[in-house]
Amino acid sequence: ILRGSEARPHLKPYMASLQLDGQHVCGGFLIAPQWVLSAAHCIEETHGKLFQVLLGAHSLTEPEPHKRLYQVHAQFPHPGSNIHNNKDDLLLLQLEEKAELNADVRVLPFQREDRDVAADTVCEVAGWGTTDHSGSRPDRLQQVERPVISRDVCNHRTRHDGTITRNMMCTDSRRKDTCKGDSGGPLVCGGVAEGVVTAGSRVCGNYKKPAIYTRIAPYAAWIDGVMASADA
Ligand SMILES: O=C(O)c1[nH]c2ccc(F)cc2c1NC(=O)[C@H]1C[C@@H]1c1ccccc1
Repeated sequence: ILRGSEARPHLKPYMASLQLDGQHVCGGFLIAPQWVLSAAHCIEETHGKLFQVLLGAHSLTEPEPHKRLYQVHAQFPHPGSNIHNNKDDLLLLQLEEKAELNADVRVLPFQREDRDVAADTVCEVAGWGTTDHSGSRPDRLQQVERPVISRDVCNHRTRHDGTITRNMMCTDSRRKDTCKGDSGGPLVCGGVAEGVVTAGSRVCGNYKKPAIYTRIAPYAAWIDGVMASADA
């Protein structure tokens, strides 16, 4: 998160840190007791290793009352996701057991109604991603508020030049922005997850390259299908 602020500890109890060998790789969030939603690109360099999922954390290193690292039982990247673009950039992670829910570990509802969030709506996004242009990595969760920009503006020739599909949305990236390591985290508008930070490599903090999110509503059926099938 560029030019944001430290989040109030444990006030975003749905936030997850996807880790490999104890290192934060991407964000994610709890959508059901045994399921975390993140971005498919994040598994590109795992070389077949499964993530571990840290829940209940504010600091990545300090001991905290409800902090717990969960093993992942199975990972489900969306079948349409690929390394060449941001399409269908979603990843479902089934935890090896239901997360113990408490004040610091809670599920975040996601939008199921497939309708665009109005431009200028101010949403918030949080993560343990880079906080400056030298790639500093924060120990504690950061957050920032960003206004939604319309798909037409985001698709302008000088911005993302027509690559933003109806399954994506954008927020203004002038100065304050998401950045590497924030991918997979939720864009929260009015207390509901509307989008997932895409994990394709992207310049941060440049107003000409707005932040891109995968809209969740168009994928509600896929999400429900995977959760239903994997339990059975
Ligand atoms: O965050 C992303 O957009 C992104 N997209 C990816 C694609 C492949 C992939 F193997 C990883 C990523 C990845 N995350 C990262 O590189 C994380 C490691 C870097 C990081 C930055 C700040 C704080 C902690 C860790």
